Amino acid sequence: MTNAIATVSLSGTLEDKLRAAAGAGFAAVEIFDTDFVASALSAGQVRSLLDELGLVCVLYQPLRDFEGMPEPLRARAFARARQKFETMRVLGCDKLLLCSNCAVQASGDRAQIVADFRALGDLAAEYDVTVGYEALAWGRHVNDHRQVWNIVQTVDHPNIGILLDSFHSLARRIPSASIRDIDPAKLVFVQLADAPLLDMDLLYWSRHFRSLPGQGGLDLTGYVAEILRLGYDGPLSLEIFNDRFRANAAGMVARDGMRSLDALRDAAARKLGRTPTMPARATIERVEFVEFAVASEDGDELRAMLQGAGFDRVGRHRTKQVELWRCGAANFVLNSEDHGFAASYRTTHGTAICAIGLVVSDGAACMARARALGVAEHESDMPAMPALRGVAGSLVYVIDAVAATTLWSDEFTMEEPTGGAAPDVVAVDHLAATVHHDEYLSWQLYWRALFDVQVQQPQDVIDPNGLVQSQAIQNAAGTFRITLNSTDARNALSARFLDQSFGAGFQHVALRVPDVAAAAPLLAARGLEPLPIAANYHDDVAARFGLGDAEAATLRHYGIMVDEEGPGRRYHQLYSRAFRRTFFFEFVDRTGYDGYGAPNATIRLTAQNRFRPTVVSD
Ligand SMILES: O=C(O)c1ccc(O)c(O)c1
Ligand SMILES: [Mg+2]
Repeated sequence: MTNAIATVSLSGTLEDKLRAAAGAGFAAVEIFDTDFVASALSAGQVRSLLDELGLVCVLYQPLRDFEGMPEPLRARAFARARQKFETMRVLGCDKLLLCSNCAVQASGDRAQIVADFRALGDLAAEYDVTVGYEALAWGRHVNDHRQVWNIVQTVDHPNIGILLDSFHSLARRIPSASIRDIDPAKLVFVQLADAPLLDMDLLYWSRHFRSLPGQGGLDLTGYVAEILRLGYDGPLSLEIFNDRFRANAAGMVARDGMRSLDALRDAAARKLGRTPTMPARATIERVEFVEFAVASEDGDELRAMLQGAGFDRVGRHRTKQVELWRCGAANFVLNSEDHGFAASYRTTHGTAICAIGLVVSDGAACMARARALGVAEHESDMPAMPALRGVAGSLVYVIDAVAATTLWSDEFTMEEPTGGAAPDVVAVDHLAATVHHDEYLSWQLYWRALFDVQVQQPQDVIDPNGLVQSQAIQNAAGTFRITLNSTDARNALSARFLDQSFGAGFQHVALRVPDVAAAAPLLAARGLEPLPIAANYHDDVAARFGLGDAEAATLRHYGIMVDEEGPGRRYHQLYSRAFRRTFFFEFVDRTGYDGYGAPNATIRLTAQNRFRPTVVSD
């Protein structure tokens, strides 16, 4: 049972692709025909490189527009097949992918298709090659793996079998249970790709939006479970046509590819009731703390902002330059140490959120799963709290539910809060991270592979200066929520955040209160600087949601935004101004509401945009 990856999934030259695959631990690759044809390396040189890298080419792909062709195209198709077999002999590859014909000249005549495959099988036998027939979802006459299976049975040739590709099957919503009809001895190869659930032309969807398993919305677990149930023990191979991956570092995609396959095998084994290959995805109970790396010159300003946001200092670390600030259930750790992780994070990013602490139900199991998935561990100097590398080099501290009970009293000298009345923060509602466009899918995989979380439908958010994509990830209980945001619009606020803080990271922390309208006057009394929201917005929502006069006046007065998912299912949001244009806070309440106020995001971004410094452009 090997993991494999197709060269088309990775950026660069054929050589770059092979090196990236080997570097990520793959021992098997598919070579994509165009990658080879365009390469300056001869088949012999590619073979030497494969050997040097410890790789085997387990599939050559694809041979196109073959079956059902009229002469003289039929003769040429056979000549092409023979030429590919010659190449494969040198590459040491014994499986060829043939995808269903898309050509206008192709005949759907079944007798001719069967005859062509029998003749191709005889030719393949001369080269000891097995041909896997794949139904492209947009094939002219054959576009469903059930049709392919039917043809393969009729052809009944030892060198002709079926090749399954999850994208083609799942994009057409073909039930995965249909895989049970396939004879595993005839299942030549399996290609896997996920994709976001988009309603678009199949070819365009496939060529641009495929993603790694665990980055999209297709049921790969169900698909692979059916394949493994058959007894298939050949490679599971990633064939990902994706615009971002074509531009991304090949090493990152290859490493993520390995992670996605390992996580998928584990999920499929669990679905089949077989022995899992690693501990289960970790259950996150809550965000226990958010840690800020604080530059000494920023300390007073940050403390004043926290005071305004309802926080009080409640502890000082016994030995370190670290303070604990608290508002209800939310803990903020202010780290001003000169050495250690926070200090080095601060050197790169300035005053910023450098870590989060998550309480998980089983800390040791979570760390073991991270290890199995190749997630880097950070050498923590706190044995009770190991850490994983997280978004953009920030850390995720993994706190076992048992250790969490004495976390603060062990390390901190506690003191009484002195700041007066504060809102009743019941939880860190969510964290919003801004990530580089290149890494957007990578961070989705990270959260989904490690933790027991689900995704919501991706959102497009309109910033006044460009489109921002946003993906919410949350646990079933709603006690852990994070949004990942990315853009390739250079002037959008999130792009400017990346510049401003020299890299991706958490940009805002949302704090949940029972009632934002009740929290607002307390925050005002403490001096919170709210983000001013346009009067036009409040005119609109008063009408849209049928707000009473008093309610509308309160929202308007405090700059509170509102959204509704259905009658009585409300969400309120109150934003602070940003600290040095890098991070900000939000107070929210939820009544039967599961989203993140997406319709308000444009209003908020436009409001924040009013505060951006004037840039003199040439
Ligand atoms: O988009 C294509 O042409 C194409 C080619 C080969 C495949 O295996 C595939 O799934 C798609
Ligand atoms: Mg394919």
